[in-house]
Amino acid sequence: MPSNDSDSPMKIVHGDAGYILEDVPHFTDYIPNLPTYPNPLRSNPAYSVVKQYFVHMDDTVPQKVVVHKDSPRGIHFRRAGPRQKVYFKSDEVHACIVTCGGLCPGLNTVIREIVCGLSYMYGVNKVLGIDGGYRGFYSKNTITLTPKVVNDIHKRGGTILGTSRGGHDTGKIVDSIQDRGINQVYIIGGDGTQRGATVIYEEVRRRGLKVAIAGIPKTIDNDIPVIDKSFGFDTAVEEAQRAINAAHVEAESIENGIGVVKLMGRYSGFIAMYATLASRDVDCCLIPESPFYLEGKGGLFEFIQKRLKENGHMVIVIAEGAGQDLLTESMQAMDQKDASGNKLLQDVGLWISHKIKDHFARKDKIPINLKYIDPTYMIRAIQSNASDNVYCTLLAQSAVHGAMAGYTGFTVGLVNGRHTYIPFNRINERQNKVVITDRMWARLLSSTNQPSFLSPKDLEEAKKAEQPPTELLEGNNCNDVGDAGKEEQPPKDEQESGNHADNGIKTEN
Ligand SMILES: Nc1ncnc2c1ncn2[C@@H]1O[C@H](COP(=O)(O)OP(=O)(O)O)[C@@H](O)[C@H]1O
Ligand SMILES: O=P(O)(O)OC[C@H]1O[C@](O)(COP(=O)(O)O)[C@@H](O)[C@@H]1O
Ligand SMILES: [Mg+2]
Repeated sequence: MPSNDSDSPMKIVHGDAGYILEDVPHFTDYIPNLPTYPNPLRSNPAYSVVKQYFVHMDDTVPQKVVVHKDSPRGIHFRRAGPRQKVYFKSDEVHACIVTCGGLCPGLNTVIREIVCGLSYMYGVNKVLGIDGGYRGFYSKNTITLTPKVVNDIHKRGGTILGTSRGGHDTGKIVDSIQDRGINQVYIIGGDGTQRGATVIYEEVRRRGLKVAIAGIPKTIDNDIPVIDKSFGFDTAVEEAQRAINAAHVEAESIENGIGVVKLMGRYSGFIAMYATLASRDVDCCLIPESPFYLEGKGGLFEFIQKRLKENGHMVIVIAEGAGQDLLTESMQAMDQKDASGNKLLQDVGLWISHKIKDHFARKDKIPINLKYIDPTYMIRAIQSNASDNVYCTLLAQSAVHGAMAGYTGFTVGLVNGRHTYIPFNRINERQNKVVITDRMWARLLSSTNQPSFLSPKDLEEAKKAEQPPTELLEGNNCNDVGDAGKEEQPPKDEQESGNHADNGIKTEN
């Protein structure tokens, strides 16, 4: 059972055969005798024809879908979607939306769909935009949001509301919510933002306010746990292909050409891993989770030399958080943080490019031609692609349904292809990382045919530090053609640890 040191204990319901529901808070947990109203969707012609449109209140979604015949049913989350009864009258709702942290493709789509969802599904017309992240609650004017105002914002990158790091003053934020009479708060942001949303929810609850706090997880890094993937990630992987392609064209057009592409990923290398797997032009992918070394036998320089001899060119993709220990060793140690407390990284792309150039400039080495491409902010600033747009729409609508139904203190998220309400504590308890002892990283290594750069000692440490399997793609739910229809026979140690992470992309079912 997850530990929980926050002020509000997690609601956990136990059922038969090891069934566990990690439930989300509801107004009725702390406000007695609240009136309810029939969901206005009942009389909405678009929905009234849909069979079983309302989600059954006992519907839950399992976190693990790969099970053995005698394994316990495990953790479940409440299924997202409209409920028969709502806890707000349409004209009573005063909603606000805030975006925090770094940019990510799809932010504007989520904003748009919250505004349109509230208006078209629930007849809510009072929606405010908070300007410039959390600090905007108390230091800036608000922006009125209507379906007309947000009509074509999904065609733009960034966020029309602005964003920021730092500036989270819980007391001032909740005062502002209370003073403005806001009763639904939609908070779009990454791990830091969701931690901020947790303390806002706790303060709102302490004050006994009927204010729904709903989180929509955002991060291009895809480092939010539990959920299948975060919005904008697909777009980022797709856009990264352009940079990788350019690096490949440059590299193969010149003798001993090397293209180096840096991609985002402060603590986790998901974008680099997926962009590499998608591209097929990448010879080597370096991520924060997998240590590597430059000199000597089995090191990066030796591999580059070998690949250049074989192919005459090569492409290296490096995630921005990779090799930070090597940088700190060779450059002056820098321990700076941004306003939110995130570690500020040194430019590993530039550093590794210099290192490679210096190495191959030595007398006995082959002359190389290296081109370094840093598309990181260009990738982050684009509009979301079609599949992310659909995903953003469903996330936004789930958040609206949840808040209208009286749920609070929740994050919406896709779990095994189903939309769910996840308690904040679960989202905040750890960061999602590529597990290098998983099958997915092994697939990458066999696709690029690069060395793992791991010493037996590194491997031992990686195994010890092993996290719960990455949710992005597990077992039977993946559209991994190679495994389709095969009965899985995990190695003995996996059978014992119950670790069946597979990391194929999940399909909506
Ligand atoms: N532990 C925390 N408690 C309260 N607010 C936090 C916490 N961590 C981060 N925040 C706030 O969340 C916002 C976004 O955090 P940041 O880490 O910059 O981005 P992201 O949410 O994308 O991870 C910032 O305004 C920051 O002050
Ligand atoms: O926006 P900044 O301050 O330049 O920070 C860049 C960082 O933001 C990210 O794009 C996303 O991080 P968050 O999701 O935490 O905002 C990281 O990949 C990158 O390291
Ligand atoms: Mg973050």
